Formats: sequence, C-alpha cells, structure tokens
Amino acid sequence: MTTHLEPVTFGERALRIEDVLALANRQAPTHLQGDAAYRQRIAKGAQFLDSLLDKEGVIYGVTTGYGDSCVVAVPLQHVEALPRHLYTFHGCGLGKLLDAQATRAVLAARLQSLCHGVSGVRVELLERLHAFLEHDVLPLIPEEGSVGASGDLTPLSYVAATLSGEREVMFRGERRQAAEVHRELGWDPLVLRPKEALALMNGTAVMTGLACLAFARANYLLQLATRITALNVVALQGNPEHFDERLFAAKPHPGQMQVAAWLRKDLAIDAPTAPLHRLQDRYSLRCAPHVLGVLADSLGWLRGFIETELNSANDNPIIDAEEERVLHGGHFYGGHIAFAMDSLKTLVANVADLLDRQLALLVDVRYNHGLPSNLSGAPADRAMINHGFKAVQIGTSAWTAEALKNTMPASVFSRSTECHNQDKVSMGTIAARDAIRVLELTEQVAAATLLAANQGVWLRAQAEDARPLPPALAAMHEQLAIDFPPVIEDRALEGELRLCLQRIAEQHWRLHA
Ligand SMILES: N[C@@H](Cc1ccc(O)cc1)C(=O)O
Repeated sequence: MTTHLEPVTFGERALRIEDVLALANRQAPTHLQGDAAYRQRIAKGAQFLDSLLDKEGVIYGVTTGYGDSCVVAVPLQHVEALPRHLYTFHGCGLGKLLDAQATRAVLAARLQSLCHGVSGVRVELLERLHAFLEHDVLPLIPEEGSVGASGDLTPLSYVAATLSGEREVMFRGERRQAAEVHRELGWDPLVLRPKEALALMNGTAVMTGLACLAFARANYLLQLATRITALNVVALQGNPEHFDERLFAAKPHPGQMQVAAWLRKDLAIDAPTAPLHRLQDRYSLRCAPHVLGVLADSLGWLRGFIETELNSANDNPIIDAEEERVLHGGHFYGGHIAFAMDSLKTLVANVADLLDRQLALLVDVRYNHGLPSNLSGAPADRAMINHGFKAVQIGTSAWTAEALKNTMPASVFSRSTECHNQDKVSMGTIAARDAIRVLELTEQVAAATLLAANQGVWLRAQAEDARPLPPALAAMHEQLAIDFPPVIEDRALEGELRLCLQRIAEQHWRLHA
C-alpha cells in the first residue's frame, strides 16, 4: 500500500469522495473511531435491540420476516437463524464480479453508513468490516440483481456472507473460500446478531461506492477534455477569442466560466487575438465551455448528493437507542444516487460527443485548415499508402455511439417487485453501473482524441513559420512525447491507446486543479 495520504477515519466525522477513492486505490491507511464514548454509543444500539428482544417486542426484520413478509411473526427460538437466511436466500447475484477497487469502495460506503450509529449493530461488526478493508479481504460480489431500493440487498449479501465465513473472497491476489481466509488470519467468522444481516444489506452501499468512483473519474475527465480542447484549438488554428473573459462574464455560469478560464490559461491568452481562419469556429470548439461547463457546474450538486448518501444511515429500521425507539422507514431507497448517476452518464456522454466532433474536424482536410489527411505524418511520396488516424477515428465513432446509447435513464424503469412491497424502486445501481460504463467509453474517446490532438500539434510545429506553444501545452506536449511518438508511418495504435487509458486512470497529468 502506498500511504501518501492522510489516514481515513470511519466514525462520526463525514467522509469525502476523495477518502473513498484513496481507500479504493489502497493509498491511505484507515482507522475506526475508537474513543470510549463512541464505542459505548454503538454498543448501546445493539444492547437496546437485545433488551427489546427480551421483552419480545415486534421488531421488523428481527422478529418478523423480511419485506412483504413483515406480517409473518418469527418466534423467539428462530430469531437467531433469521440473519443467515437473509444473506443465504439473497445469494443469487449474477453478472460480472465487481473489481477490487469497486469492492473496496462498497465496503467503505457500508462501513461509514453503519458508523452513523443508528443501525443497531455491535462494535465487533464494525471492527470486522474495517478489518476486511484493512487486510484487503474482498468479498466476490456479482454486480447484477439489485433494484436499488430495498438497498443493494443481493450484492451486499456477499458482504454479510463473507463476514460470516461463507462464500468466496479475493485475498492476496487469489480467489479463496472466506472460511479459509478467516482461519489464516486467526479470525472467528462473525455469527450475525438478529438485526445485523439486515443492517449490512438493507442500504445503498454498492451504488454509492460506485458513484464515488464515477465522480472522481468524471472530475478528471472534465479537466482532460478541457486540455484536449486547448490542444485542438492550436492544432486546428481556431479562434481563441471564443474564450474571452468578458464574453463569459456576460453568461456567468461558474463552471462554464471556469472551463473558459482554463482554456485561456492553456492557450496563454490575455489580450484579444485576430482569427487566423474563421471568424467563428464550429461549435465543438466555440461552445466547448458551454458543453463542458454543464458538467463542471453539476459537480457541486453531484458531490452533495453522493456525500450526503455516503454519510447517511441508509438502512431500515433505524435504531434510536437514545430515545429507545425503532423507526421504520425507507432509507434504503437510492433515489438521489440514481438521479445523480443518470445525470452524470448524460453529462459524460456529452463530453464523448464533443471530443468525437473535434476529432472529426482534425482528420478531415475540408475542416482542418491545412493539416494532412487523417493526420498522417508520412512524407509526400508515401502519403498515398498511409492512413494515420483513420481507424482511430472510426473506433472513436463507435465508442461515442455506445456511450450515447447508454444514457437511457435507469430510474424511470422502476418495477414493482417483491409481491408489491417494493412497488417503487430506484434502479440506482444500474444507473451507477451505466455511469461507469459511459466513463470507460468516454475515456477511450479522450485517449484517442488526446493522441490525435497531440499529433496535430506536432504537425503544426513542423511548419517553417510555426509559433511556439504556450507553456502549459508545451509541457503537456513534451510529456506526451515520452510515451507517444508522432505517427509518421502507419502503426497499430492499440498499445498506445491502452497506455493512454492507463495514464488517465492513474490521473497521470496534473491538469487544471
Ligand atoms: N428493504 C426491506 C427489507 C427486505 C429485505 C429482504 C428482502 O428480500 C426484502 C425486503 C425493508 O426494510 O422493508
């Protein structure tokens, strides 16, 4: 683990998206709040539940069946068996497994929710869940099967089961039986108390963990797309006046102004400039701040939705040990994350579309103001057999189309399920998975357009009357040159595109932040 970040503490203090990201990437150590007052507060919830049980009160999910079956009374002699049944019958997830990064984000989101202290779980459960994160014991969680409103019940059943020493985990790079890993670590598997399986499963941790990761990717992509746009303004010899400060003061959406300011800085514009070619560039250049600005302006409310959910008790019922009340509600409903992720995927797909349009200008001699066809750097006598970025542009069209196709909102596909108990659900986990997929595709588009823009900038620099690049772009161009030499003779670019994707994933370039 690289530990260059501050430790992340689970407990009463709110976490930020960046904390979850650091944990998901194993870049920060973690702590569980351990002061006596806090531990007592947690313990009190579990004790209060036990005392209710002694009095044989009716507690949903403890002395009743689950969901629609809440009208079924469970006699005391069966109460202890109920948690195991809950995670067992939910062991029906399908689809691909969440990757290690996503799984850590999910564990972090569930732990933080339980740390709110109103879920009625024991300190021991918080400690073991924390130990899973600390020792990187990662439940294998199939990503499909949640409607995102009775919480992420089915995927989270894999967390409950593995904490109990059942099913499988990834540990030190190997797929292992959870029981075996418990033994190896000298741990006794948890025997979940009556409310504990429900508390682990009845919440939004899968969609929220994924949302944290998606947010961080989108945030970087915004800056990268701005940088790519600046490179393309140079490559296409566009009109930088489109990003004028006074122009943007007249329509002052803050994020849009920010993107325009980044472009001015990248292009080193501090005074009005005369256009070289067209007075008004095509929209994919001229309106770049207006497209990217919508994403920039949305990050604030998206962060608000995601972090409020992350730091909430998204569980049912809520155990208020202070007032000695059991509060029945629907906090497992992931409507905020669903809307945030449905929105994010549309915002991000628009970035793909913007960059795809810029690439269409770059490769086409009718629009690129003198660059070679398909940006090929081949000399004139070999130009006829060289095709440069032609196939990369075709690929980009495909990735963009797929990203745009995935923007269908998930939240409007609510289905009444579970004998009509869950008759309105969020589909937030589907929305979050879509958002991740749209991000993957859009990063591919960004990788392709970055390499092409960089090639365009290189081609311009070959001209006799070439102007020096502004400092920020010169630095980027130099850095890119290390990994991505100019395309002179045709070559297969898959390897370089994949390397570029890796660079994007590791947020390799310091951009505008
Ligand atoms: N989310 C439901 C609980 C539930 C649990 C498991 C189920 O299979 C169904 C419903 C509630 O709190 O009301």
